[in-house]
Formats: sequence, C-alpha cells, structure tokens
Amino acid sequence: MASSTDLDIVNVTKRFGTHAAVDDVTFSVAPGEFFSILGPSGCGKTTLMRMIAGFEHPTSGDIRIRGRSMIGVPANKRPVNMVFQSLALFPMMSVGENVAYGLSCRGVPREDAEERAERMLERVGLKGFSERRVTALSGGQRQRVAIARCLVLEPTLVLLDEPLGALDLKLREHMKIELKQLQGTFNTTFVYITHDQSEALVMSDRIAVMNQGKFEQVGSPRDLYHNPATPFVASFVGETNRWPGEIVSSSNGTVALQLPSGMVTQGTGRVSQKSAVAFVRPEAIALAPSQPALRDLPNRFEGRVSAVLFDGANSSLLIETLGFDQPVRAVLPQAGPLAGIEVGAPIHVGWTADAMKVFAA
Ligand SMILES: Nc1ncnc2c1ncn2[C@@H]1O[C@H](COP(=O)(O)OP(=O)(O)OP(=O)(O)O)[C@@H](O)[C@H]1O
Repeated sequence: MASSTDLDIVNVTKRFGTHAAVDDVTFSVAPGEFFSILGPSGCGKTTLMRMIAGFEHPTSGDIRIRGRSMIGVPANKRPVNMVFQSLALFPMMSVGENVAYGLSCRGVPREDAEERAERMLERVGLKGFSERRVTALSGGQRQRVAIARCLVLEPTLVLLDEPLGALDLKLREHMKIELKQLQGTFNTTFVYITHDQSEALVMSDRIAVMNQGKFEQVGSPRDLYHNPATPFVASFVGETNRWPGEIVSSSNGTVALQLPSGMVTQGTGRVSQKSAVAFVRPEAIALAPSQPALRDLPNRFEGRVSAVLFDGANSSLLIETLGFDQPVRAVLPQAGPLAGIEVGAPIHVGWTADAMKVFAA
C-alpha cells in the first residue's frame, strides 16, 4: 500500500553508554515537505540524521521511509541521499563527473549518466559548467553541484546537514532562498538540520525544535514564533525579551507577573506555580514620546534609550526602563519621529497582555 508519509520516526532512541543523544523522538514528514530540525550544538540533530541515513543504528524504535522499515537496511540501500556541510565533492573530477558519479556507481551507462548529469546541472543553474573543475567554482556554485549530485539520484528523501554552514554570511542569505526555491521546483522531500533559527524559519514548511535529545515543539515557522510551547522555544526561535518574576494572580489564561523590583506586568499563559518567566518580542513593544499615547495598553512604562543598535531594517533600541533589571529591547522604526532617536532620550514603552507569554520557570 502506498504510504501518505515519506518518513516516519517512531519512538527512536539512541544511547551512547548511558547518555541518550536522541530520546524517544517521534515525527512524520509528508511528501514534498521541507522539514527542519533546529537545535543548539550537542542536542542530537546529527545523530538523528545519521540514523535516517543508515550510518548509525537506533537503540530502539523504528525508522520508516514510504512506510517501509529501514531497520537492518544498509545506508547504500536506502532511498536517501545526504548533503554534508563539507559537501564532500571529488576535487579530482570535473563538475559533470561529480554529478554523474552516483549514477555510474548504480550501473547507469556512461552516456546516459552524462546526459542526466547535464540536465540536472541545467536545472540548478549551472548549464555549461560540466567540464569545469570543482576547485574552480565559487562556494555557492559548489553548493549547487552538491545538491545536483544528490538530486540526480532521485532519492525519496534528501538529508541536509548544515549545508550552508561553511559559507560566508552574504552567500548564506542568498543560498537560503535558492535552496528553498530549488526544493519547490523539484518537490523532493527535504530534511534539514541546522542550529541557525533564521535558516530554519525562512526555508521550512515545518520545524522541530530539539533540545537535549527531545523534540520540544513541532510546528510551522509562524506557529513556533508566535505560539512557542516552552520557554526554550520562545528564547531559541527569534529575538525576544526575557524577564523572570513571580505570578501574583492568574485566571483564564491571563496572569499578573511581579518583577523582582515589585513592578507588576500583565501577560498570558497557564502557569500553576509561582516562579515564572515572561517573553516579549522586540517588535511587539510599542514606543511613544509620551504616556497618553499608550493608554490602551495594560503594560506601560517609562524609560530612557541606553543604546541604539543600528542595523538597517533590523535596528533596535535598548531602553533602560523603570522597574526592569535588564533593558527592554524594541524594534527601532525606520521612519517617523522616532527614526532619529538618540541615546539618553526619554521614551515610553508598552505592550499588550497577549504579546507577553508567561511560562513556569
Ligand atoms: N559516537 C558517539 N559516541 C558517544 N557520544 C556521542 C557520539 N556521537 C554523538 N555523541 C554525543 O551525543 C550528543 C549529540 O550529538 P550530535 O552530534 O547528534 O549533536 P548535534 O546536535 O548534531 O550537535 P552539532 O550541531 O554540534 O553537530 C552529544 O552529547 C555528543 O557528544
């Protein structure tokens, strides 16, 4: 029977000695989906990926590709191809030979393999590059050769292990968009691992946030960003303000949180214990030169600009705010009366209760 999923990970655990690098993880990836696993160094991403590829074996659990268990199936017999950060291209071979190599290994006749490699290079925007040495290519071009070499084998699943990690910032930004577009045109299922939240947010249909061997949350980029399920997700995905405090009242998902200074703030969350932590995105902080402009907001405070972090459209302000131990970070508008604000200027900040997500600490 045809499977409606390309990949099913079922209660997979991998132990090294007593340490569970991957701890009872379960998820499915749909055909054509761009699925990312996002987490800090050491959380178990690579171990999980290596098990899908067949380089590592689970201690327990099942890995199914198109409904077929991969337990006991060697790496080279799985309908999976991996793109590594190092790319692992063969420097002695031409671009065309690199792409055709996997086909030749599978016994595809040479002429046929060359032709298919040629067509694939065209599809990744490298028409006419066949005869070039890979050493004579730019970082971005090599990246595309690595992807072409992988896609020419028509795998069910493409696994990508931080493939943009070695590129400089500018190229990485560019390749993010390119990779997403390539995946769209090929409609191949991608499983991508990264510790870079921006890469995951820009490219993925869904993201799993991984921490200490477990998935903390799986959701769309918007979901994770706007409705984080745990404090770890709230702080790992996107920029955020973070303030610890104590719950002083709570009803129907609305909470009052008292900061160490005694100042009380209004937020949302379901927290049954006293000790809590609150998160507010910098773009959710309203700024105004005077208090009355913010009168509709339950959280309104007085402050002074302590730093202007200019970064074009990503510019922000740090605001020393009465009652807050750490400065409040807010997005700096690029137009209007606040665009030219300077350090030392008095300012008022405010936000809705909805914008402040409160979790048990
Ligand atoms: N072969 C191994 N033997 C023992 N421990 C291992 C082995 N491989 C990984 N680990 C441990 O398992 C944990 C997860 O490692 P893994 O490489 O999967 O993390 P990661 O999230 O991919 O990190 P990074 O982004 O740094 O590559 C780490 O604590 C690591 O030290």
